[in-house]
Amino acid sequence: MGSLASERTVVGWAARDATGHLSPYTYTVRQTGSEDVVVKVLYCGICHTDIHQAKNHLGASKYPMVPGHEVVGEVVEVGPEVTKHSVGDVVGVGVIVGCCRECRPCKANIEQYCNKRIWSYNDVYTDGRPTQGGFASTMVVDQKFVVKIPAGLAPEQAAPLLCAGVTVYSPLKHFGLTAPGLRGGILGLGGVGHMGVKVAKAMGHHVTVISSSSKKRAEAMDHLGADAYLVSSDADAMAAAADSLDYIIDTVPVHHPMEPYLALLKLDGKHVLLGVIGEPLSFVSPMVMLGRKSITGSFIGSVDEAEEVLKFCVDKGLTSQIEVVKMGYVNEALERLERNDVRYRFVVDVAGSNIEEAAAEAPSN
Ligand SMILES: NC(=O)C1=CN([C@@H]2O[C@H](COP(=O)(O)OP(=O)(O)OC[C@H]3O[C@@H](n4cnc5c(N)ncnc54)[C@H](OP(=O)(O)O)[C@@H]3O)[C@@H](O)[C@H]2O)C=CC1
Ligand SMILES: O=C/C=C/c1ccc(O)c(O)c1
Ligand SMILES: [Zn+2]
Ligand SMILES: [Zn+2]
Repeated sequence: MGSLASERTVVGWAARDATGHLSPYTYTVRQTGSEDVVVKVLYCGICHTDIHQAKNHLGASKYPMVPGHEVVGEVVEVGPEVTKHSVGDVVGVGVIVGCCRECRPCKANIEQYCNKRIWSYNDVYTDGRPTQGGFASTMVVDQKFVVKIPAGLAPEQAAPLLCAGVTVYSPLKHFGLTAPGLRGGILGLGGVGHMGVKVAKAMGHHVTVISSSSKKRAEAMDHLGADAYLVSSDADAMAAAADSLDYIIDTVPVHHPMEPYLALLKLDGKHVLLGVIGEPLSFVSPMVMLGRKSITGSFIGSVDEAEEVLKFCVDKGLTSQIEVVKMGYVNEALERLERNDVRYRFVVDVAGSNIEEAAAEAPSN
């Protein structure tokens, strides 16, 4: 361990099949390349995408799979050409760990849209090895995809910003939805949605949460600072809110009708799809024509935007609302996330879970 010449043994928690159940898994990662940063994982958030991937909702999952893409860790080694980071830095890693660097998105520093992007897990790295994510003792990551966690943010608080936070920040910026006074809707108040409320409020927007139940009403209004709360099955309240929103950030992770939400948008309103849904969504064309509305989507954010959202949160005093758990609780946490029972993001205390020692004592896999 620790030598530039030797392979590095890592313990992670992997899904072995589409049950999505995670258990300890020992594997090796590449030698530290010249531009690689070796990250000792401290914390890793649990995103709903981890469920989609671990349970093969998209039909492309490969096992064993160590999920986790909201990673905060400490730099323990750097390759000789690394200039961005030093040993001891607290850093973050998100969804993407590689790109071609030559295509239009790469040249425009929106490398998340590179068609040759390499995902932080359930993908294959340039050396032919499977990529494995942050529910693990260590990750080796090219410096380009490693961001510094600014002073003033606790590492466990920073973890959800690396996916949930940047995923809402990026479309608000890209679609010109940052001006104070805009009226925004956040559809689905989970990990991504709660960051949507916080970021949009910090931009000075009037924020309406649109939820499947009234269970989160008090928390949304009193703790997250939402201005209004709609239950999507309340037809009268939905009708009263028609034609009132400049945008909707849609984080629902399952198939849902579009028309009740399109009706909430004003002229030129934008419906931004963020949820990963493998079935066709539908609407009739007048729903968008008679109001020049747009239905669009957005995928995480760039490395630059990840750095920006981290700074934005420090500057605005924003934190994520998290429940910190140990790795031994990860399967319960995944089940609770799937049944919509978390306020609002689980973060696994990886370093505090002694996963290497626990795996050494367990029967080998
Ligand atoms: N585009 C991108 O780059 C990214 C996409 N994602 C995707 O966004 C989606 C949301 O992720 P995340 O916020 O982590 O997920 P969460 O599970 O934390 O939140 C989803 C929310 O959607 C609402 N919801 C409505 N119906 C359901 C249902 N049947 N099951 C579960 N939730 C439901 C719930 O809010 P309520 O109780 O208010 O109804 C729930 O809290 C996922 O599909 C994820 O893969 C995530 C990150 C980045
Ligand atoms: O959570 C981050 C990843 C989101 C994501 C978006 C689209 C897609 O096809 C995925 O597999 C994941
Ligand atoms: Zn995510
Ligand atoms: Zn590219």
